[in-house]
Amino acid sequence: MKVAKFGGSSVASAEQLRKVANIIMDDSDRRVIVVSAPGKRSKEDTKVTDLLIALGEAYKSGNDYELQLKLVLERFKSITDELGISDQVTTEIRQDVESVFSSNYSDALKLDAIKAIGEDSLAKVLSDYLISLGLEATYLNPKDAGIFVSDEPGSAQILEESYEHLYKLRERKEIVVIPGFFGYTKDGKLVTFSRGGSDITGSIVAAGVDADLYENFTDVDSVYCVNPNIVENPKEITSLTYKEMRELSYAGFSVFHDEALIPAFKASIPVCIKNTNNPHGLGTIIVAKKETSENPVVGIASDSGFLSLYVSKYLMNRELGFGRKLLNILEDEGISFEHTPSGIDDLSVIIRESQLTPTKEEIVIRRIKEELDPDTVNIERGLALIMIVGEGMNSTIGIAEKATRAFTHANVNLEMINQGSSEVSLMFGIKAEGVNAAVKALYQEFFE
Ligand SMILES: Nc1ncnc2c1ncn2[C@@H]1O[C@H](COP(=O)(O)OP(=O)(O)O)[C@@H](O)[C@H]1O
Ligand SMILES: N[C@@H](CC(=O)OP(=O)(O)O)C(=O)O
Repeated sequence: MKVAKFGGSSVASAEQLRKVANIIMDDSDRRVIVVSAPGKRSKEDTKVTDLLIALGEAYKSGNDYELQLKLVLERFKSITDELGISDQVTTEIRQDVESVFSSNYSDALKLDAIKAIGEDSLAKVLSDYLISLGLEATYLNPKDAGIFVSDEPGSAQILEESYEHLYKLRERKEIVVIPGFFGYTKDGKLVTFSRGGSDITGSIVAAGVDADLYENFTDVDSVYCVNPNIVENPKEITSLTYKEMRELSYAGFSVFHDEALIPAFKASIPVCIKNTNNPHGLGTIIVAKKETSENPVVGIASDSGFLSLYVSKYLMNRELGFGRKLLNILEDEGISFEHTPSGIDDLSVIIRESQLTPTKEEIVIRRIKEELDPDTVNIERGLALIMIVGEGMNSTIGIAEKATRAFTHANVNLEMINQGSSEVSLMFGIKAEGVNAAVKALYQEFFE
């Protein structure tokens, strides 16, 4: 049995959904299907999830949301009309929106319920379409599938018992279409995963049904060794380990959600990234162990939008509990951090810029000054992180030398270097404006 997840780009239009149906019909093992909401049809287009978020925000600010709702309804109507199936889903969307807004849920839960409408409606559309083609198919709501999650709006975590419920799906004879991106708390509240979270649903379902393979269909032939939006025609990666892919996704390979590997990894389900527009291509396979390759580096990922909170204090190394107190302040303010490179008398905390609003920044700086009495505390925004990843790196000499040579060629100053404890990755912090030049130079150094 295979679980196939189709991303936003794969379900963006009727034309794409026809390809999806062909892929499902092509292999009778593809019995459980997980779908995203319709994504972008072109670079300028807007994802349905973003339209729904705009709708939710309009409601929250007390504005009229008819325009945003109209855009969502039009997207679905154009799909159902072109596929020649009923447009009943548009009536259901209108009813869903009204029932969410008239509920007594918190704003955060209302927004999650609105966001989920994209996936939920598309799953209904796809199952109707498969039935219209003569297949036995059914839409299955995540609650009925048994996908139970923690009560953390916008960043739910799966509850372990879900896997047992999902295992029962093996008994189904028909093709089951499950909307991705959300689950339900034990007391019945709808909560979404973080953005891009349909990948997570796919992985959870694959682990739950103990699938032979989790196929993740997207709009590229494979995972490339660098982001194809930075380097033209980069080399394809044929196989990766879970560890490598997790590091690369976390560091910016947006093709697969970084949290989506854990369920598949724990259940030893191989993951294959494939292209809906070229389904017979080999794609990229992600497994626990792979044959050693000549190149110890498999990929170079990058992401911007980070800041460094720098704190220095003479004799910090001897002050018991300094790091704990600093991180406690962040925890109190609900700020998560990414890395903590340190020196003898100084410590930097790397944080996503979106985590530290100006108000929170003021509180954090004031508390650090009052509670830790540092010599210096400052914040540097506009940073990018670049991660070089490969399981073979820990036994190879000279990786850092090659990397720093590339930064020199690109004329990019290094703000920070950090070797992950697992030695599977090497991370560099630079100013965001240099990121593309640096990635191109690194690609040349390691892959050309
Ligand atoms: N290293 C990479 N390899 C392949 N694609 C990448 C990589 N880094 C970023 N991407 C981007 O990820 C996109 C696919 O992810 P996404 O847009 O989330 O797809 P989907 O719509 O299927 O969910 C690609 O179109 C590509 O622009
Ligand atoms: N539609 C949701 C979830 C998702 O996974 O989408 P996509 O498959 O388009 O990345 C989002 O945009 O976040």
